[in-house]
Amino acid sequence: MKSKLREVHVQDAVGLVLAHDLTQVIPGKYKGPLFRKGHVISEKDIEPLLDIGKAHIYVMELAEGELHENDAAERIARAAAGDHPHLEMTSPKEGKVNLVSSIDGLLRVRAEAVAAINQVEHAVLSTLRTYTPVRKGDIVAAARVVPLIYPEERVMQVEAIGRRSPVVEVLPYQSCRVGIVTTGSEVLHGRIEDKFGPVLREKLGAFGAEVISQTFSGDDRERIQQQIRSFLEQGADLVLVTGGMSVDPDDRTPGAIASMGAEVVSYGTPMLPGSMLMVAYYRGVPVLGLPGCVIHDEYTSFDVFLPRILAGERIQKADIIALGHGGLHSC
Ligand SMILES: Nc1nc2c(c(=O)[nH]1)N[C@H]1C(S)=C(S)[C@@H](COP(=O)(O)OP(=O)(O)OC[C@H]3O[C@@H](n4cnc5c(N)ncnc54)[C@H](O)[C@@H]3O)O[C@H]1N2
Ligand code: MOO
Repeated sequence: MKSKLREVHVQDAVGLVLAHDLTQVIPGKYKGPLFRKGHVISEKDIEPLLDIGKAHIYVMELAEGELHENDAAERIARAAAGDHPHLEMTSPKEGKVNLVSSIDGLLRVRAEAVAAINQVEHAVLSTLRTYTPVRKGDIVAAARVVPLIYPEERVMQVEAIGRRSPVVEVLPYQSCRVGIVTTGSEVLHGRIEDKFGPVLREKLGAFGAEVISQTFSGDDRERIQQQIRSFLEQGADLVLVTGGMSVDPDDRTPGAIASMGAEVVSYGTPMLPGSMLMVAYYRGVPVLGLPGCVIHDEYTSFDVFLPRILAGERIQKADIIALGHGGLHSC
């Protein structure tokens, strides 16, 4: 059976769907729709309808297996959010349901699942880009369907996709204590003022990470390693080693990190700026080598990975490689 138009008495119309806009005229004051096509009639609508002379109205009766756009949108949004604790659903407005973050955190979206959902005919799921840092109250995704009446079977296809893996999540930032080792003899000997410290404190502070302290090592490999180890012994959750990341003979940072036994995920990234970044792990603790560009460029490969590390993700080689496409920001 398909949906059909039916004339019903308003008192019997609660829960049914208006087939067309209903116009209200208040002479000299207002002429416009009192209710729009698609509106689901509720108990409180009966009196206003009688006031505009509508004892009977045309409603759309949903057949078995059909959903109103609002219900379809709600179910698609719920399928995308799964039982994720940090997402809230808005009530439908003009057929659209939003997913809103209830915390400051990092949005993670499975792009393949979003594509699969949008492949279901006339289903719409629109999200922010994956790994966007979001704030409490930000809309991170929106769901709707194209027609007013939608087959439930298609919503069930969307729900099956949602059950396979989380589609949209917001990851909270974990508490993180950070050690900063700043290399460079020119900084150690006071020939120039350190610029890494203030920049890193600001970048880390934005995600609630705490700096244990910053130490200055010069360009000696053993000193660099000693200072990294000292932070690890103090229980650092992340160690950042600044400068000395490129090709000069006194650029010792990559060698120091690698030769202390850390597992190097990558030295170098296909993103500019930040192509000389090193990502390594020492007994599970991330140890990053930060190139000079982090001082002066607002968005580098470090800024891509920092929120992900703080949200508890382990960076893989594939994540580094993926930076190439779209990774040319400035050089
Ligand atoms: N021939 C090549 N040259 C460069 C390459 C390359 O691959 N081949 N890479 C370039 C890229 S990319 C970057 S980024 C820069 C910087 O790399 P480094 O991390 O090795 O930076 P440094 O040489 O240590 O310093 C560069 C510059 O910044 C000053 N500096 C360093 N630390 C501090 C600090 N804590 N506070 C203030 N200023 C600092 C340092 O004195 C130098 O002037 O290399 C490109 N070149
Ligand atoms: O790391 Mo440089 O790291 O691209 O400006």
